[in-house]
Amino acid sequence: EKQFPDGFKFGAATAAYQIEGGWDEDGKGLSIWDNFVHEAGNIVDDSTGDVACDSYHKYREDVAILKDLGVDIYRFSIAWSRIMPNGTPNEINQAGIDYYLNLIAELLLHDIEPIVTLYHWDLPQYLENLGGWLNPQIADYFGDYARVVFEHFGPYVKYWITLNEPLATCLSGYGGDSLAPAKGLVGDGTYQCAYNTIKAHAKAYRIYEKEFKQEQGGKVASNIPSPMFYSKTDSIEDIEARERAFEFNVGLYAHAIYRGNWPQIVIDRVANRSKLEGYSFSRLPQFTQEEIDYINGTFDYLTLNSYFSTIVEHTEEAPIGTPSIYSDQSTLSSSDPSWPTSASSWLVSDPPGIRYLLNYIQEKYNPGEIVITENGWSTVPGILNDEDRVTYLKGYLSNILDAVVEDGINVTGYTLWSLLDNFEWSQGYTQRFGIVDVDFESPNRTRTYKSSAEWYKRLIAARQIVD
Ligand SMILES: CCCCCCCCCCCCC/C=C/[C@@H](O)[C@@H](N)CO[C@@H]1O[C@H](CO)[C@@H](O)[C@H](O)[C@H]1O
Repeated sequence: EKQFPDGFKFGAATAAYQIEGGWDEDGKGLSIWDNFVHEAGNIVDDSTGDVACDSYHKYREDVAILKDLGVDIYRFSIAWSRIMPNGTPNEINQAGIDYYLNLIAELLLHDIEPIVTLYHWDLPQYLENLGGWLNPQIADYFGDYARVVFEHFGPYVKYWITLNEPLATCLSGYGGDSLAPAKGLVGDGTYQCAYNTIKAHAKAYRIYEKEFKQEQGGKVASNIPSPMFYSKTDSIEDIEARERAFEFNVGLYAHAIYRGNWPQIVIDRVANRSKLEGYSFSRLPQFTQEEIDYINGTFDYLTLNSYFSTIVEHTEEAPIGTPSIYSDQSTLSSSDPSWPTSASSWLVSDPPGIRYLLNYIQEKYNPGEIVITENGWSTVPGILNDEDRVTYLKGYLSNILDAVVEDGINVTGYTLWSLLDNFEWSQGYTQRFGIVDVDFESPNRTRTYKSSAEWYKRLIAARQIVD
């Protein structure tokens, strides 16, 4: 049987808003998610993350579970407004700092390495009032936040992720309305947000590089979510459509960091359509040469979230009308009917896709090292015997193993999404991603292993795919 290499690290992932609760405790400031969930109609089951898994109080129990599973790494995020209530450095909340110091100490005590995300979608509301990710100064605010994080936690953390899935923030939060702050600015907002998130990431990277790296020796990367994109046919049109889909969804956030500037196809198409729409400038902000040089190369590794595959085909150019990133992109996406479906409309299982994708990403960005920071499966609530999740994970991990052993891709770690059932954003508690069930009806938020947790524990112990 093929073995995962000795240095390969297994783990699990979570995010602050989805598990912590304690939304207004001990001096924490409000985030855009605290406000979004308290507005009726935004979350399908009208639930909130006010308590969530109560990990703010139960983190020791979470770490005990991680220890029992035998993981090497745990990916979690820091809630910006827990340590800086309004997002600015003029007020530091010591109780928030202590919470994360305690969590990290508990992890290290059990030989579990932290991999820490600075921003997993919970922007301090005060900064949203200033325009959030559309404010050109947000990179400076983020830089100040990053410095506080590196100062306090840097001695204990070697792997940093600046922004989780900027694609989701920009496309669904500013371009669309399914994530906070639900701005719905589909033609302009997505691009301005992308521009600012990239600059914020680069700022944090450069601060670490200049002020902390020598002493702390850690690695910093942004985060890239990507499905495997297949072209529907071998026609030139569909192959080009597949490239466009990749560049408008992945390249928009990765190209400037890994290769310099936006992808050329995005530059050309948005400029062209903007002109036809009557703009005197492109809706895609332009990087100056100085910005390109500052951003290019701001990575020490690559973190990839990947769950599914999609089939892309060319579609007729949309008539000039309301500006939209979807018309700019001009592609259609579909699924293969043979791919098993989950409790989430977008999540289908295509295990070989992850191996193709890893090869594609390696060739395109040559990042040196890749950590898969999210991959997982959703079910409806209450299923402890989650055989479909085991089948999914087995297929994906087996293909990841082949990518490492057969193709020589330097994937050094895997943090499964998710350790616990948790608050699944606008889907509330209707979709469950945990390998550990959480009883959201009980004040104790009782945790119970699902079959997948038992299976993952055996896999980690064996360091090979097990039945
Ligand atoms: C990555 C999407 C590229 C778009 C390509 C077009 C293909 C069309 C299919 C549309 C699917 C869009 C919905 C995608 C959603 C996921 O990427 C997103 N939910 C991932 O978020 C992370 O996953 C966890 C489970 O949803 C979530 O809990 C976690 O917080 C997120 O980091």
